[in-house]
Amino acid sequence: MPGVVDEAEARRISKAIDQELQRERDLIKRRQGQRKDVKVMLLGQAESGKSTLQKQFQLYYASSTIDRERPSWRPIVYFNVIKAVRTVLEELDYDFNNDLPPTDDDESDFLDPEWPYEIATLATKLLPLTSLEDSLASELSGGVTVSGGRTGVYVRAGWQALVTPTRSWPLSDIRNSISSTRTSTVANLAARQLAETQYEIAELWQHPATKALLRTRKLRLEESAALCTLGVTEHIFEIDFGTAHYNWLLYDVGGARHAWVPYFDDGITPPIADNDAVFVHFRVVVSRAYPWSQYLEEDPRTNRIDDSLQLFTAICTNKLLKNSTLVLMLNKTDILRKKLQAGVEVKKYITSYGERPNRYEDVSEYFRAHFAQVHKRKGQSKQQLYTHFTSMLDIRATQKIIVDVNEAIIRSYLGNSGLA
Ligand SMILES: Nc1nc2c(ncn2[C@@H]2O[C@H](COP(=O)(O)OP(=O)(O)OP(=O)(O)O)[C@@H](O)[C@H]2O)c(=O)[nH]1
Ligand SMILES: [Mg+2]
Repeated sequence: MPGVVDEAEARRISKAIDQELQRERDLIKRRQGQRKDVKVMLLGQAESGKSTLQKQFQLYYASSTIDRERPSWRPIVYFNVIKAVRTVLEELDYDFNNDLPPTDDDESDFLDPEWPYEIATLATKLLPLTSLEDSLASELSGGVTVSGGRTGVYVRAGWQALVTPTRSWPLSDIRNSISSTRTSTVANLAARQLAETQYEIAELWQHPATKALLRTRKLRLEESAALCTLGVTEHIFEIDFGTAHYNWLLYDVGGARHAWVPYFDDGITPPIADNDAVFVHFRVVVSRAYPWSQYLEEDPRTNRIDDSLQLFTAICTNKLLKNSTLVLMLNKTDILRKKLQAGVEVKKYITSYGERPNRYEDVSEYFRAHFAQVHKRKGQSKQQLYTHFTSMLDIRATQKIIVDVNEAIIRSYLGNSGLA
């Protein structure tokens, strides 16, 4: 009869659908079951390159996700340019007001009496741009105020959603109070101001006073560009080594180290299990403490190696990390090389460096030996240590290290868990 449901047929179809669904569920379960979780934490000094390494991971293992994120980085680039412009103007103003000679080089630069006037004129023209720095920073930070004033932008988990309102980003701690419309308004304003002041920015950059400033301080602007991670962000990659499949859970921990050293008790830092790996990042740059303006009198006590070794000791002795693989990344070697080439003398900052040659090979060996000694003395018996000197700007070299290190982590993982 037409219109009458053949009950037997309906039951058969329904059963077939159920079976199909069950098959899919089983398949997913089996796949998940085959993938073992490996947790990898990125710890270390603030500004040492942890998030940059995370990006390199992403680029290597999941490059399509990078493309999706690309537009969200635009405001960060704006911010860094604006901050650099403001920093140069502020430093020049400080020098002019304190009647400092622009150079201590052999080169016979002299303070041109026109310079303060020229720079002040540029500063006025650039004011609509530089005045956007704080609001842009605040928007990018999701309203988090940065302690100690303008140190940089904090990247919270989910910040991309703040600057790209049309896309939802899969993280929950985004401050809903921030209006995304206003965010994009500030970013758009910054884009427009950058376009309008491009010639003034170029003029400032090429001005002999700026050149003298950068040369005298033997410093590089990118060292002052700060973009700190706040809290912990989690990134998951599926990594296959031969027939073994892993979920690689990468945790990028913000530089606020007292949050995780020594107890990991902040409730947000992921628990570390045996065999998990920890990348420990340091910058091997020798320099005086921030901010630039305080560089004028040299203070050998503020070098960062003591600080770094203390931090490394805390990690080596941490009970929770007793069975972890430690990967020590001594990063920013490109800056170290440039500084040495520019004639910066290590012994001025690290008294115990003594009369060793001021060459990259000797300096890096000096650092390596100090860290190795800490690990030898304080490291726990099952804690493996791999040490790498890195420049994260060298993508190919960094990715080779990532692959090598990951294989080593997997080997120790298999070894320790008796699965080899
Ligand atoms: N020249 C140079 N710059 C680097 C290198 N690695 C990272 N950077 C830059 O240094 C800055 C800080 O790097 P991040 O990766 O944000 O540092 P972080 O360790 O995540 O910092 P926090 O989130 O504050 O803990 C960024 O501007 C990077 O582009 C490197 O090897 N060489
Ligand atoms: Mg970071």
